[in-house]
Amino acid sequence: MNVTLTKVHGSENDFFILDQTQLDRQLTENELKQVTQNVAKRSGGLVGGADGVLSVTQSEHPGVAGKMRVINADGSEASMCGNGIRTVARYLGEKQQQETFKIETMYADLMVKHAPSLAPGIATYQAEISPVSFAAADLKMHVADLSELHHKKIPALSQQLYFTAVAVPNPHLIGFVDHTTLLGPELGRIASYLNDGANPYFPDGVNVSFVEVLGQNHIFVRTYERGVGFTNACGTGMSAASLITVLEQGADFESPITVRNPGGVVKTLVHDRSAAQNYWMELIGNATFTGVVTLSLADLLAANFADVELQKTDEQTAYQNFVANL
Ligand SMILES: N[C@@H](CCC[C@H](N)C(=O)O)C(=O)O
Repeated sequence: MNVTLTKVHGSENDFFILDQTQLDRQLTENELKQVTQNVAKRSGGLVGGADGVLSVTQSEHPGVAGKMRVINADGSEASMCGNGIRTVARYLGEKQQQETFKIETMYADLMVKHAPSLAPGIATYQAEISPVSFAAADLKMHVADLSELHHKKIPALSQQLYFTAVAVPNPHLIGFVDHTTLLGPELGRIASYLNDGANPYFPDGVNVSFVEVLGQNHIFVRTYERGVGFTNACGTGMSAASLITVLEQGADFESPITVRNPGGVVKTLVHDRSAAQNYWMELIGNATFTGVVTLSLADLLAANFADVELQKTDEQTAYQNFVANL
């Protein structure tokens, strides 16, 4: 039987959507991990690789359009993906002809909707990012017995930088930096120590973002992702960074924040559900479909990609024009 994968991106954070409802049987856990590692490879992977696979299956939850699982390029599973969920929202919305609906993720059914276009020809979707927690247990964080980490140095990581850790619900470590540090080697050094081998602070790894404040409600975020490495953008990272920018840098609740990233730009909204600091965010950005690839399930499982081509849409040209005009 044949499988069609949709190549997508949000701010150039790129994925294959694997709709498992088209298969006679769901992939086993091992197959899903192996397929992701194979297709995602930047060299020798499927049509240039990707940052991961977004597996779509039916949801058992009443009234929920589908279930998304996020598999990082290294085969590890993440609880959420902010750029990915916008593309899955588009995929399910167009398939089921719905504009506003929920998608099941590991820890929550999240509200998504088709949003006004950021620019002509840019399909734009908006996604709820929640639940938010600062608890060390939710972050799987072990830093000097702290129950939360807010604007503190971790001397083993850096003598200069201050970090805040937040789960949204995947774990993020956020540091505010100047422009030189944003682009310099520190992010790679710190994040690869925390992700590419054993470390005592975040044994399960953590997404690390450096944030430069560009103005009121305007930031730039660069992220090194757990399970991937540097990506062009990380949606949950930009949402986490927006929350911390509100809490520590004086950006505004309930007012759009412009978040630039190496792959483009998104908008975020930071909400405070109550006075009980029950925060949640919305992430608004492109959901670009660059093409589809069709191959047999046997070839997908055997990583036989030699004759496979991407059937391109014209959306990437519109996206590149959009970014060129930012
Ligand atoms: N790129 C994603 C996040 C993907 C998961 C992350 N690497 C993790 O392991 O938590 C996003 O857009 O949020």
